[in-house]
Amino acid sequence: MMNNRSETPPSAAPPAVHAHGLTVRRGTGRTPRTVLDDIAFDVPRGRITGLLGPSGCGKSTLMRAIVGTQAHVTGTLDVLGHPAGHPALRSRIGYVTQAPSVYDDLTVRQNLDYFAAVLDPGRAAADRRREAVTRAITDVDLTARADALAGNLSGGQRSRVSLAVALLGSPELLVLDEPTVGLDPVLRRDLWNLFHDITATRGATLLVSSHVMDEAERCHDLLLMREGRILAQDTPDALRTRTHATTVEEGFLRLVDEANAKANAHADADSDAAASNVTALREQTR
Ligand SMILES: Nc1ncnc2c1ncn2[C@@H]1O[C@H](COP(=O)(O)OP(=O)(O)OP(=O)(O)O)[C@@H](O)[C@H]1O
Repeated sequence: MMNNRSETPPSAAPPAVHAHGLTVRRGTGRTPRTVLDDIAFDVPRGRITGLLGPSGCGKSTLMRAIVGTQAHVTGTLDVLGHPAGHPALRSRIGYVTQAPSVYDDLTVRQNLDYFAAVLDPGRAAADRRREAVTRAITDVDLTARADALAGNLSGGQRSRVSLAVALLGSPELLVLDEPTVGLDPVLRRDLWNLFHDITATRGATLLVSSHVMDEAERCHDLLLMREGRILAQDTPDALRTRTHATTVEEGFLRLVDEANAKANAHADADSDAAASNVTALREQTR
């Protein structure tokens, strides 16, 4: 079984992210949809939390809410001790969206120089920027391709350039939206090894989304989502034990079956109650 989790005990520090009663509505017009429905969870510090669930369940929306780019968010959502979206969080969070945001006509180093200049402008910061750029390129293992045009890199290498951009400024929280999608198994493994190096060496907190359940085995903690709700928050081992499953995927499917059975039981109880209300009304009106 894939597993490169170090047995880091959970930290006693306050969570990097704390959510309670979090609801997000999306869509324009008169009937926006509830995409996240009254959810509560914590993301512990200094660990890798996997945000897993099927396509469309709300992972990207949740990540956008955490980094402060999502509208119509209600409830409590605290990030590194501030409400999500607070200006003090800007330099403390790195965010990588699903589409790599790199300029194809610039080299790897030029891409990083550009973003470093935006983050830390001015002549006086030139040495600091150079160091940060070199460190980020080393961290993502692209030193040998530093002078290659981003447009000539493979998909996995471009993803690593995006990750290097997010690492500039040494963020405490990295939010990575499906960073391994479309990558071959070797590149996926390399990227997960890199995530573990980042938590181990920088003490950063990582929140990584995926709809590939076997990636769950590589995380310290899991948030399993389905249809805008959190189905479970657990470690992979605890989830497998609790659901008597051999893999996280099997455990997830058991939880889905349980949730469906509960929803059906509620629906049956509601229709029984509605039927007896109709009978009672008929009796009264006779
Ligand atoms: N701009 C939008 N307006 C209205 N609804 C949206 C918008 N973007 C996403 N949604 C809806 O919100 C729900 C959650 O989408 P989201 O992108 O957060 O899911 P996801 O789990 O990240 O999916 P994927 O794994 O495919 O990226 C989906 O039902 C989607 O249709």
